[in-house]
Formats: sequence, C-alpha cells, structure tokens
Amino acid sequence: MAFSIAHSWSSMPLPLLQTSPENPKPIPPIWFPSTRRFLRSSRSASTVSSLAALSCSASMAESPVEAATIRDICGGKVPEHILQRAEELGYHRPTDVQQKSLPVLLSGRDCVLHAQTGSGKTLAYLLLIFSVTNFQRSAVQGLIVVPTRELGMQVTKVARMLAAKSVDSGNISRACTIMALLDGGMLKRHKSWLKAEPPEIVVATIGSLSQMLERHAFKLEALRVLVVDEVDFMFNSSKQVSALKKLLTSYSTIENRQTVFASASIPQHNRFLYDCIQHKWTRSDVVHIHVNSIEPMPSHLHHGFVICSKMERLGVLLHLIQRDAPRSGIIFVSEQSEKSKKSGRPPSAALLFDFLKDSYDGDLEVILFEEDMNFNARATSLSDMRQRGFLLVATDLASRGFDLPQTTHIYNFDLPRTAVNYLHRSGRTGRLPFSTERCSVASLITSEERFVLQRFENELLFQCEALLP
Ligand SMILES: Nc1ncnc2c1ncn2[C@@H]1O[C@H](COP(=O)(O)OP(=O)(O)OP(=O)(O)O)[C@@H](O)[C@H]1O
Repeated sequence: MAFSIAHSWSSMPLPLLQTSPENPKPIPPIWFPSTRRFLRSSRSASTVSSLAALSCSASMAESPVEAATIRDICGGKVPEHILQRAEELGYHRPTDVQQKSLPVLLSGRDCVLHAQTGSGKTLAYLLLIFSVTNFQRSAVQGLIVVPTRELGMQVTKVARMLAAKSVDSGNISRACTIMALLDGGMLKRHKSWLKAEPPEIVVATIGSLSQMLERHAFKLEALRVLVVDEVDFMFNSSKQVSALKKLLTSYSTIENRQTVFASASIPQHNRFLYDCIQHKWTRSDVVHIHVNSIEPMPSHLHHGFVICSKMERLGVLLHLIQRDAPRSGIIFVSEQSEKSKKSGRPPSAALLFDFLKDSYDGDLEVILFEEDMNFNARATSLSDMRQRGFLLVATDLASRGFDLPQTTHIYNFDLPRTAVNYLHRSGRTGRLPFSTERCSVASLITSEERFVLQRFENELLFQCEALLP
C-alpha cells in the first residue's frame, strides 16, 4: 500500500526530536512509514545521527543575527540592482523570518521556512533565488511551486517587481525573465517560449509544471533553487502530492539543487523534517527555521465570536460589517458539498454574495471568489480587489497566500473545518509586518459549534471573545 503523507502527518505518533542543546531529550525510536512501526535497528541508528545533525542546525537558526537592514544581510550576495529595487519597494528592515533565514539560505543550506502568515517568507526565498541566478544564462535556475494560480500570479508579480531593472554586464543588457506557468494559462504558448528561450525563473502550479516536464518542454538540469510554497497544503492535497514527489526526486535531485519549503503551518513539523531526509526531498542537514513557535498567529489580531442560529446569520453578519466599517474585509464560506452540487442548489458563497449585493449599502465593492468560477472570472475579481476597498465573499481558495494588506476584517460565516484553516483564513489580515494596527477575525457560530472554536483556541493558542450580547 502506498504510504500517504497526508495520513501520516495527521495521525502517526511522532517521536520528538532534540531541538536545543540546553533542553536535551533522549532521541526516541524512529517511526518507519514503510513498515509502519518504530525501529531501533542499525538503520535507525544512522537516521538518529542525521537527526542529531538536523537539531544542531535548528538551534543554529535560532541564534539571533545582528543585522540592521536587508542590505546588511544580503550585500555582496544578492545583486546590487535587486537590492536597490527592494529598497525602492520599501523593503529596508528585515522581518523576523528574513533576519533569521537569509543568512542560512544564502549559505546554501536547504531550509524549511516556518513562520506566521504575513511574515515575509516570499521576499526571503526570492532574494535567495536572485542571489544564485546567472542573468546571462538562458536556463531555468529558480523554480517556485505554488498550490493555486492566484498565489502564483502574486509571487510572479513580486519577483518581476524586484527584477524590474535590466542588468548591465559590459555591453550586454539583459533583463531577468520570469515565467508564470499556472493552471488556466496558455500552455501551448508557454511551451514554445520555454523551448525557444527558457526563462531564468519559473513560478508554477504543479499540474502545469508536470505537463511541461512530461512533454519535455524544458529540463531542470540548470536548476539551483527549488521552492515549494504552502508545502503542508501541497502534501495534503491528493491531487498534487504524487506530482510533487516526482518533482522532488525524479525531475531534479537534492545533489543539484537547494530546496526550500515554506508555510505558516507545518503540522507535526519534526515528522515532516524526518520525512524530508528519509525520502531525499532535502539534504540531511536541512535547517528548520521556526519563527514565533509559541505564537502561531500574529499577536495584533483580535478574535471574536457571535452565537446565533443559522437563520439569523445573514442579519448578524450585516450588522457586524456595518458596525466595524472595515477598510476591506473577507467573508469566508464553506465550499459547496458534492451532494449539494448534485441537488442543483446554488453554492452558499453565491447566495451570500447576492444577499450582500442587495443589502449592504456601504462604500466597499462586494466581490465573489470561489472554485466554481472560471479562471477569467477569478482574475477579474482579483483585479477589482486591487482597485478599491472590497468585501470579498470567498471559499478557502482565498485562504492561502493571498496578500491583500488593506484587509482589516475577516468574517467566518461558516467555521473552517480545521485549526490550520482557521490560521490561514485569519492570516489574510494583519499583513503589514511592522504595523500594530488591530485587525479582527469574527466567527459566526451556533451554540453547538462553540466547542469547535474552543478547540481551535487551544490548538492555536489564542483567545476568542463574545462580540455581541
Ligand atoms: N522587509 C519587509 N518590509 C516591509 N514589508 C514587507 C517586508 N517583507 C515583506 N513585506 C510585506 O509583508 C506582506 C506579507 O509578506 P508575504 O506575502 O511574503 O508573507 P508570507 O510570510 O508569505 O505569508 P503567508 O504565509 O500568508 O503566505 C507583503 O505585503 C509584503 O510586501
């Protein structure tokens, strides 16, 4: 039976690793997924030594790095024109995750970047890619894999903004090319482009990337850095996991590339690190950069709830929006079940969207964003959001990676299914790294759902207040 990562992360007992020399714990037996049992054999002994190497690296990453600016950390490694551009875009002071990860990333080590939503992981891995890219060489050297088209568009935009200036080398002037190879894109056109003149950097969804690799549209022989963003989501997605594993071990190998995994949530991260080494997704001295491990969500978020019946929810939501007057807000709704689709019922996101269109009379634009919309309609929604203040009605499709810094309020019209989903939904607000502006997350729940929210509070270490009497 094939071993499922999704299953193993969520339900396997995990031996804790020694994570710091000051807090030594005996290294327990190792869980072997293939045999589905703990082993103490010689094979286990060799794994223990690689885990010990890994735990030293982890503590190394935790030691504070004295640096005042991004330029101080990256100077001499990241090309000057990229650093200048980063400064023009307002990136001077590093965020915590950038301060801790950049020295390790720039030293060539494989890394698992594990830090709060909105903490600036994207800039950290992009600076690494620019530091190793030879702008004179037309070959794919940096590859970023993302779970959704929209996140891919966002990462591509930031990368292009950073690379906006052309590079002068003697008389040759050449701009760095960044290709977005995303689901719903024009793959035929991309195939010709890839063959004629490969870009230096590709941002891809795994489906489109696999198609191109299978059709031999390009090779990864010049690949220097592979980033997998929202890595826990990708490994948990039955649609994406096998293609991702193939990319990690067949289309390219750890001997030839530096590997970076990023996410705000890596459930059972020690187990994941173990799997990285065991399955050769990363080298054995991979570093786990875990920022704010005792506070999984940004501290300036205020969490509240209102207990109401399903019938009352629309009215309560409207009341909250009118009372809060958000700068922009996102209202999360559950994805429609297959059963409800088959019965021909409209999705609740669409119903809520229609309700707000009719009943909300404020200044914000009401916008819909959900799975069943085609890619063009989703793109139109995204561009509408960037133009002005919005009230976005969305499914969890919008909960990962979306960077809309003007979002001040999140409303859970339906409770998310898991604490991890709660974390990512909440992380769509409070995305200005050095701001202490209070942003809020409100959940509309029935009295029976209170215990579910309490479970999220315990798991994610936050407190939720009752909002209305
Ligand atoms: N050094 C910096 N100075 C100022 N702003 C920054 C800096 N680094 C990143 N940002 C901004 O912070 C916001 C969040 O960054 P980013 O999207 O990289 O977060 P993330 O860690 O990837 O979050 P998520 O896990 O939710 O995807 C972006 O708007 C980005 O422009």
